[in-house]
Amino acid sequence: MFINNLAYEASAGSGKTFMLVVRYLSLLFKGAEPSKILALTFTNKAANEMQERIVQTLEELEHRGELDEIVKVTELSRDYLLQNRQRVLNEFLNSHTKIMTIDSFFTQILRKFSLYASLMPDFSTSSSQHELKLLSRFLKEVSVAGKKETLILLSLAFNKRFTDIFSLLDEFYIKFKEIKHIKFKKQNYRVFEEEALSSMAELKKIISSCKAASKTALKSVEVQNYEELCAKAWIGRETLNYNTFSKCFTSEIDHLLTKIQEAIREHNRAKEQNFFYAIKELVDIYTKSKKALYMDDSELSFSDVTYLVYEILNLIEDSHFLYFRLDAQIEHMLLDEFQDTSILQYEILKPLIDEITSGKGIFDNGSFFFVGDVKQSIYRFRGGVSALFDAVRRENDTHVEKLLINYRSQKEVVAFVNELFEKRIKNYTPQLVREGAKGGYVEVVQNDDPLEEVVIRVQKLLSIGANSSEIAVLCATNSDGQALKEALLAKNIEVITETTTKLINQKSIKAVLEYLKYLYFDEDIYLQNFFALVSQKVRPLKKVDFNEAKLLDVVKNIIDEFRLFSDDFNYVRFLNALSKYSDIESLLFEYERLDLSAAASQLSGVRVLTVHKSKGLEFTHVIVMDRLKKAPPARDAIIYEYEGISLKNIYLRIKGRESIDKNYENALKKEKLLVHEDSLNALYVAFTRARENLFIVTKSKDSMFAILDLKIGCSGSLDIQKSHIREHDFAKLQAETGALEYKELYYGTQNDILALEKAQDEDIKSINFGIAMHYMLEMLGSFDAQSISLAKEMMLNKYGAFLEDEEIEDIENRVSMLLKNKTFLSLVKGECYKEKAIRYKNNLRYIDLLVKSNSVKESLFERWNIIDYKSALSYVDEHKKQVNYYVNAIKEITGDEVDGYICYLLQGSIKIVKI
Ligand SMILES: Nc1ncnc2c1ncn2[C@@H]1O[C@H](COP(=O)(O)OP(=O)(O)OP(=O)(O)O)[C@@H](O)[C@H]1O
Repeated sequence: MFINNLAYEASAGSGKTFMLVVRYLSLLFKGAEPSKILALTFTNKAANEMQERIVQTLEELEHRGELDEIVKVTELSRDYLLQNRQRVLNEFLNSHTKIMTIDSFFTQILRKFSLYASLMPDFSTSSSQHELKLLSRFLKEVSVAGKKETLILLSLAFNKRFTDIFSLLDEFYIKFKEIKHIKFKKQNYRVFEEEALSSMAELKKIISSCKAASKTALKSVEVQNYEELCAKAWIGRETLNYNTFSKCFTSEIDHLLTKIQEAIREHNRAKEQNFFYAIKELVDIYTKSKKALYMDDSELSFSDVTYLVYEILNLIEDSHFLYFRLDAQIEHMLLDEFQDTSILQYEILKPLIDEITSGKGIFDNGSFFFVGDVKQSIYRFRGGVSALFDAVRRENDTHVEKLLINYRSQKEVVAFVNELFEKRIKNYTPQLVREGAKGGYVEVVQNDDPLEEVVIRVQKLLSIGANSSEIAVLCATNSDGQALKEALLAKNIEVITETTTKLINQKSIKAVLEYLKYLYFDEDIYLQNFFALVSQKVRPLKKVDFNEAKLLDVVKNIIDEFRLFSDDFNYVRFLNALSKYSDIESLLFEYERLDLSAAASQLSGVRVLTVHKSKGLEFTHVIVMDRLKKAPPARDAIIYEYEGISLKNIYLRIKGRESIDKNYENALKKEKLLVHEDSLNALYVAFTRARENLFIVTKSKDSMFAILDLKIGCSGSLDIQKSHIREHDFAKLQAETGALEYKELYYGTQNDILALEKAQDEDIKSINFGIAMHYMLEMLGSFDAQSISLAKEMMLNKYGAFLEDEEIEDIENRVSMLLKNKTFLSLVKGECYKEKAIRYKNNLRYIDLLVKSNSVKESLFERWNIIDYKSALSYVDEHKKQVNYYVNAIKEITGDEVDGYICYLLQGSIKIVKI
């Protein structure tokens, strides 16, 4: 049965991602358009894999476990599904799908509404120099604002390096919304220092004049300054009536102790207030520098994007309006790894989720689905708060289902994980073993040289027939991974790491890039490289004029001409990514920044990755390696105290503060628990990646596994099935079913609704033309000639790649003519709303231009003009009907007088028709 509002809260390997794919495919089979399904993941890798999993599942549907599940969810027959899968696959491959990371989704929103943030829509979101530029900008701004002193004092007073302060500023910037309600006051903390020292002096007097005072007692009250006082071992005691002072004890002594403690507590609080006050002042400057950077250089980080989207949402009086304009197309939302969503991200998504789950209006058939596992929440440090899962479920009244069977791992692995974590993780439900998974092997081995041990284990696995690509070694840090890589390479074992998995480092993609370099730079070396990479004989290549040809077409021609495609999914990724680059220069000079990873099926070698990066992945053999160096102590300067999902308070970490400040002590306890939970969760993630065999290499001291109390030993038998072919041996399948065909994706999004209206009848070219013209009209700052050039530029940024030069010129002419048309200018006098979304009789429609006319001031009623732009005189009757519909809608909504006009922007003239 299909449940509209559903979540799966389930353990690792129980099939959450599987169910996400089942859900996606069920939607497709039930007739949902791919472009109306928004599937959000956390990493590009996950988004790409999901895309590929959907294709693979459809290709192999009759052999896949997903088929039975889709039958259950859709209540459609197996036969129906199998008969329709090719159609569904074709539709999917030729649609503008919305499977992406949450960051990309927000970036899309921001591009669309960039003007609200005074940004150009073509901003970029990654640059290797970003941090450095920001730092220098910030220092300049600090100096201009006269806050250099603050920065230096902060650094000195709190013994923090400047880089620490810089990252604190970023932390505050990201959490600005959560922190907003906490107020800070500048305070003089010296008075408390004096109070504490004066009570101390009295205490010293009493002890010094006590004849029975021991040497220790006298030494214990020896204090030169405030810092020494705070460092005294007795400072946190409830009473001084203990060994050291007992012989001299009077109630006055404890009275003084209380006074000293109070003074120190207040001193800490005042110091904390000052610290946060200064930080907040600097955060304002930091925010300003960030803004300056993205205005001047159009460069943003993902946290800037999230921040701005949130700001824009609050700026626009009708945030629903924003979502509608953006996503009239989104009817179904699917979220992966929900436990890692940050509160701010959720706040942004919430209006959309609300619309979908309310089942009202256009979302009659909408659905909401999310999966997650709170035990795998390891991004708390980034603002992920695992309690959000529960809160969202409650807020949206989502039906939650559990998945109890582990489909990933063999019995030994499941049993080991159950036993280890059942006692340690709250509400842990032991997983059941899937039918037939009777084998598996788990070994915990101790060696104080983990590198050596891991290399031995890898060699052993290879020697008994394991395929190197099925082995993964999970490490604590990137630098441990680097060390291991070198150790494995030294033994001639091929290794795959983050860098080797980058899309642009794949041989097939490198080849295309070399070809393009040859075309652009005209150097022979690139020609040689190209042929070497595609293993073909060198021959002359045709030249291309990039003023004439579009980048995407050139690349597609290369792939076609040299028959490069076959089954290489990397090309699909690369072609998709190309849409980001407006021309050959921007590609050749910026591709290094392309942060996409290669398709997993195209890589070979032992995988070395961090535990954090292993989330969501699975490998046949997993070796988890202990950290090579001792873990640095958790010394975050700030302690964030949450209650559920709301930030209750923040504290400055001060040594020993917990002994005299109850609130701080509680916050610290909570924090320690969370840190412990994070470490446990990370290990849970690591151990649950293994399908067949799991090895844990632990040190005897300073081990990251210490919290688990692991027993050295093994269980099960190490048995490698030599021909371990993955269920989806893609290459083989491609050979059987024919190569996957890549078709150009349709990139227009802004006005897809326009396209949909007549998609069947009009050819794609005129749709593109119409969409681009509408976009330019929408981007006009005001209806005068000065606005034309900026609007044109924005239109070119977005649609330039799809338009011929004559079409661009034609659009510009038509818009210029319109802005000279007297009738039009008289109609737009008043308050103008462009691309106004209206919901009427359960339909969502966009009005190109809605004008609240200012010509009838004295009347009781307002007067509205509706203007609908068209680029051709075809379908006149339908256009009239459409505008009539708008007129009735606005009349009914406002109760005012409404006139409707169709504005035909034709090639040589403007024609305005009143309805
Ligand atoms: N119902 C099922 N029938 C057959 N195979 C399944 C089923 N559910 C999951 N699997 C397989 O089990 C493995 C683990 O599933 P999946 O990756 O979806 O788990 P998960 O819950 O998302 O795990 P994690 O939380 O670790 O990301 C995959 O190889 C998947 O294909």
